[in-house]
Parts: sequence; structure tokens; C-alpha cells
Amino acid sequence: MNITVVGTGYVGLVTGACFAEMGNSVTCVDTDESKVHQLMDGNIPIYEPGLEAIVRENNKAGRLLFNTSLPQAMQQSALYFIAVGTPPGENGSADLTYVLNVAREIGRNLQDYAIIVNKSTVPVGTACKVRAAIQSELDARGVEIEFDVVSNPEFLKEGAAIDDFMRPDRIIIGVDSERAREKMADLYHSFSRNHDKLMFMGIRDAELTKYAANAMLATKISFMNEVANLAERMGVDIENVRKGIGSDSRIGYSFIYPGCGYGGSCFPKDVQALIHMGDEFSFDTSILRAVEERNQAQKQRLFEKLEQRFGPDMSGRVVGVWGLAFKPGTDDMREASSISLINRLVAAGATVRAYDPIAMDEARRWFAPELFERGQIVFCDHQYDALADADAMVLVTEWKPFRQPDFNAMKKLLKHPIIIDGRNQYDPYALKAQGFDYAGIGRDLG
Ligand SMILES: NC(=O)c1ccc[n+]([C@@H]2O[C@H](COP(=O)([O-])OP(=O)(O)OC[C@H]3O[C@@H](n4cnc5c(N)ncnc54)[C@H](O)[C@@H]3O)[C@@H](O)[C@H]2O)c1
Ligand SMILES: O=c1ccn([C@@H]2O[C@H](COP(=O)(O)OP(=O)(O)O[C@H]3O[C@H](CO)[C@@H](O)[C@H](O)[C@H]3O)[C@@H](O)[C@H]2O)c(=O)[nH]1
Repeated sequence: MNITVVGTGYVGLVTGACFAEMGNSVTCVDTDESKVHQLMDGNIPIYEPGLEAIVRENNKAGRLLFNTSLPQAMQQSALYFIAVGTPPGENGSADLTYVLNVAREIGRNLQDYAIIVNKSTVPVGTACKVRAAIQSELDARGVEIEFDVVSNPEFLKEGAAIDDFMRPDRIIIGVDSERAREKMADLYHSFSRNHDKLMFMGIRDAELTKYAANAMLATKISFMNEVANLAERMGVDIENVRKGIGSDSRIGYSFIYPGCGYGGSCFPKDVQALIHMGDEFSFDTSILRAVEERNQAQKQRLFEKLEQRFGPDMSGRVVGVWGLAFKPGTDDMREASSISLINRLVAAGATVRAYDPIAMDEARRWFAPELFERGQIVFCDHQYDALADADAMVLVTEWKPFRQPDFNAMKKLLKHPIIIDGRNQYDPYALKAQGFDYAGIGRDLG
């Protein structure tokens, strides 16, 4: 099949590379020229395990091409995937500017029947807007060309994106035409051979399914964070509670890890967008608002635990931070908990020494340059360098090399043996026995 994918971010590039890997001919289009040139040279602008290899192999085999021109790419195919960003607008609603720009460009250049598949996360009713945008361009050209719009939301997780795309739990497809349904079934056949993963439904159903999935996962996390904060006050260890409830198959273990708040490009913006959709339909999404509020508060918990120990004025204090990315396995810094922590520490007068195995180049862009110039933030070459003469160590992102560190070495490096564990990776009882002052999330045993 010949496919055009518009947008070469996490979703567009993974989608394009995985379809090419299955033998399709794919052209990925992006308006960002530097990104496209980087990709043409075989370099991947993002860190995503396994992606570089399949991009290079398929590019070499001629199945995966890159272009800055959508009209040129459109000539090669009749199946267009829209995978551009839908960032939060000022009021939390999803900003559809990029999606509708692509729709209009498709309308200006469409020559023959085509299927336009929306892979971006978009509010209910967006397919209608995409259809209207294309149609108005066709009307302006005075041509009549048939086309179908399909909703096919993406469920990949950063850091596991290839596997999620290649072995999906389900493939949600919202369609309202038999022709489009057949084409989509054909396209996804090889991803769903042994188990029928394809779920066809109405277009609006598919659009809401994506938001409901992310909101449900975010709710699980905020719920656990709330119980963890309560457990702390009660002298209860949340890790025992987590295991206790996770063993109930109706609850399960996934997405109930308490922590220093959820981040990334999806949960925060998608929960906000769903709240906004509720407002538009005059429906108060009170659970979602609580989920969002709990998450904002949770992102302050690590700072609060340091504040309890040092007081509000942290001048002269040095804090070693392990992990900057919003989760392990990615260099994505969008809505990362490290951002609020580090900015608050610096505002309180502390110096931050931080280390992340992958995200430091990307992270540099997320803090004011003068903080590096004045030495208030120092990015270190090694995880242990970040602890040199630090008054405390804070774990923000649970990268694997942070999971079983050398606690003896840490004790020697730290001025005060304080460990604030934002991801409950360490054994509080063992650390206490070694003389550490340890605080996790929902396991602040004093
Ligand atoms: N990141 C994820 O893990 C993930 C997972 C599932 C769904 N989503 C959703 O998928 C969509 C894309 O997310 P992302 O993280 O890949 O975004 P991104 O910001 O990483 O990439 C978007 C790309 O689109 C390009 N673009 C913008 N306008 C364009 C145009 N007119 N023509 C061509 N290219 C254009 C940008 O230059 C950019 O490279 C969003 O709606 C997001 O919510 C993201
Ligand atoms: O038990 C948990 C699980 C996750 N997190 C945090 O939640 C955030 C999001 O994690 P994850 O879902 O693994 O990463 P994303 O790449 O943001 O993926 C989510 O968002 C994507 C974009 O919509 C969806 O496609 C995915 O299905 C959905 O999992 C991260 O900050 C995690 O640290 C927790 O705090 N506790």
C-alpha cells in the first residue's frame, strides 16, 4: 500500500516506520525542514528505543521516504494519515490549528478519491471539521472529488512505541463508509492476524475512546497518589497497599504506581481537553477536574519533602536530582515533574546538580539559560557527580541505572544522607538501617 503520513513526531514517525516495516511504501511529510533533512540523513530527532534502526533499514530499502511537500507526497498515494500535534490551547481545549491546516492543504491538492485518517488525538467532532475543511477547499476549486475521513487514534507509549504499534492491544477505527472500512481492515490485517484487534465503531465513538483511555489511566494514577498522601499521614506503607489491591484482578497492577505526578505530552493535555469538552456540553466533569488538581499538587510533593527538612529558604543548599525526562525510556521533557521541582528549588535559593542518561540535551531547553550561566543548575556527566556535596538526593525518573545504586558511595558523597524517592524505588527499611533519612511517596516512615 502507498501511504502518506503527515507529521514526523513520535506518532507520525513511528506510524510511518512501522507501516514501512510491514512492506508498505510510506512517505512521511513534515513542515519542519531541519527535521526532514535530519531524517533523510538517517538521524532521528527523538530518542525512542528501536526506532532509528527501522527508520534506517526501511529508508535504505526505499520503503520509507521523507518530504517537506505534502502535495508532492500526495501524488504517490490515496491514504493520508494526519499525525500532527494537538497542543493545549489557552483554556485547555485541544488546539486544532495544525490538524485543520493539513486538512485544508489536502483539500487544495486532492485529485482523486482518498481516505484521510486522523491519528492525532482530537476532540469529538473533529472528523466533521476535517471533512468540512477539505470540502470547502474542493468547493473553492469548483471540483467534485469523493473522500472519506476516518478516526484511528494512537495508543503508543513513549519508550515502548514500536512494540505498542506492532503489537497493539486493540486498533480503534471510527468509520462511516464501507469503502474506508475495507481499506483500513486491509491495512491493519498484518498487525492483527492471530487475534482480532480491529475494533470498528462510529467516528465520534473512536474520538472519545482515545480520551477516555488516557483519562482512565490518569485517574488511576491520581487516585493512587491521593491514597499515598493519606497513607503517609497514617503511617501506612503505600507499597503494601499497592500490592494488596493490585492482586485483585478487577483492579490489576498497571498504572497504580504512586509517584511525583504524571507528565508527558498526553495525560495532562488530554485530561484538560476532556474537561473542556465537558464544559462545551454543559457537563461538569468533576472527577477529571479532581484528577488534574491532584496531579498539579503531586508535582509539588518532592519540593515539600525537602522543605520539611530544610525550611523555605534553601540558600546555600545543594540538591542532587536523578532523572529529568517525564518517564524512563524517552528524552521527552513535556510536563516532566523535574521541571516544577527544579524551578522551585532554584527559586528557594538552592543549587541543583542533575543527571539524566538521555534527556540532558533536551532538558537544557526547558530551563532559563541564565540558571546554567549562574551555576544554579548544573548538569553532570555521571549520576554520582550529581551527588557531590549535595544536601539531599531526589529521584525523579526511575531509569534502570538508578534502581540499584551504590548506597555506600552515595552516603560518602552526600553532605546529609537524605534520599527523597519520587518513584518508590528503594527499600525504606534497609536505607533507614544504613542511616539514611528516606522519604518515598506514601512511605515517609520518618
Ligand atoms: N507522543 C505520544 O506518545 C502520543 C501517543 C498517542 C497519540 N499522540 C497524539 O498524536 C499527535 C501527535 O503527537 P506527537 O507527540 O507525535 O507530536 P509532535 O509534536 O512530536 O510532532 C508533530 C509534528 O507535526 C509537524 N507538523 C505540524 N504541522 C504540520 C503540517 N502542516 N504539515 C506537516 N507536518 C506538520 C511538526 O513539525 C512536528 O514535527 C497529538 O495529537 C498527540 O496527542 C501522541
Ligand atoms: O503507574 C503509573 C504509570 C505511569 N505514571 C506516570 O504517567 C506518565 C505517563 O506514562 P505513560 O502512560 O507510560 O507514557 P505516555 O507515553 O505518556 O503514554 C500515555 O499517553 C499516550 C499518548 O496519548 C498514550 O498513547 C498511551 O497509551 C498512554 O499510556 C508518566 O509521567 C509516568 O511516570 C505514574 O505516575 N504511575
